[in-house]
Amino acid sequence: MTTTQAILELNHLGMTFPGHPVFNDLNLTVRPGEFWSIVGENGVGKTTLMRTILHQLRPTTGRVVYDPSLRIGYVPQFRNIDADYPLTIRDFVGLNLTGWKLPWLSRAERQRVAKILAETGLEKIATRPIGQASGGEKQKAYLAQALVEAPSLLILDESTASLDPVTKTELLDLVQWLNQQQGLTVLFVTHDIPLARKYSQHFLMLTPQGTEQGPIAALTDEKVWRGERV
Ligand SMILES: Nc1ncnc2c1ncn2[C@@H]1O[C@H](COP(=O)(O)OP(=O)(O)OP(=O)(O)O)[C@@H](O)[C@H]1O
Repeated sequence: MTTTQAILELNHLGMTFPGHPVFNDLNLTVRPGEFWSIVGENGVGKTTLMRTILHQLRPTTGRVVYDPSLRIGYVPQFRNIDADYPLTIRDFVGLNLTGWKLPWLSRAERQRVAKILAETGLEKIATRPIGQASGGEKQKAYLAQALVEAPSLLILDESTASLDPVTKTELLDLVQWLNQQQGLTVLFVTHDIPLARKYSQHFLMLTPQGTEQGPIAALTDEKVWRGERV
């Protein structure tokens, strides 16, 4: 780490799929407690960048450097769950703790799941089969599943895109509360610029020409318009 306070640094990061450059010389320093929005037009490379940060993809050039204590929670884009999926919401939220082997949770782990279910507003429906939950409830369960391992960095990859405005606000209010009260660091991938402005302090904008970053107030309509139509 060149900056002692950073929990994540992207140094000269580049990614090229065969015959298809996605991003190049991308540099980013993320410090504890920061809330970043990652924006840019469809196909510009936001998910590829998140997968590189998660070490699911190896960058073509450059490096992803973590603070050794970093724990990442990932909430994907909404994925439906079959109506007959056998787990309750509570079991689904606890899956990451069990290494996906049920039902052997320790007392402390059960308490942790209960706390997260309460924080995410899922307590009352914890025994409902997750396949029968609404889309918003399922997405909250994905968030709860990511939070149960007490991450220091939460990545929301268009996780609110399919939600109605009220559920979106509920979910992001909770993330903001965790950000402000517990210092949770957040990377929020979104196409929703008003939401980015409402919740984040910084933006990283990917464009086919390169990246721009700065305080969220600098993400002007003109910049968004230019970035999405170049
Ligand atoms: N494994 C892969 N192999 C080859 N090309 C890929 C692979 N994964 C992604 N791509 C391509 O890389 C580009 C960036 O995709 P990515 O999903 O990162 O974009 P995005 O900004 O997240 O888009 P959206 O906003 O539509 O979700 C796209 O052109 C995509 O087709």
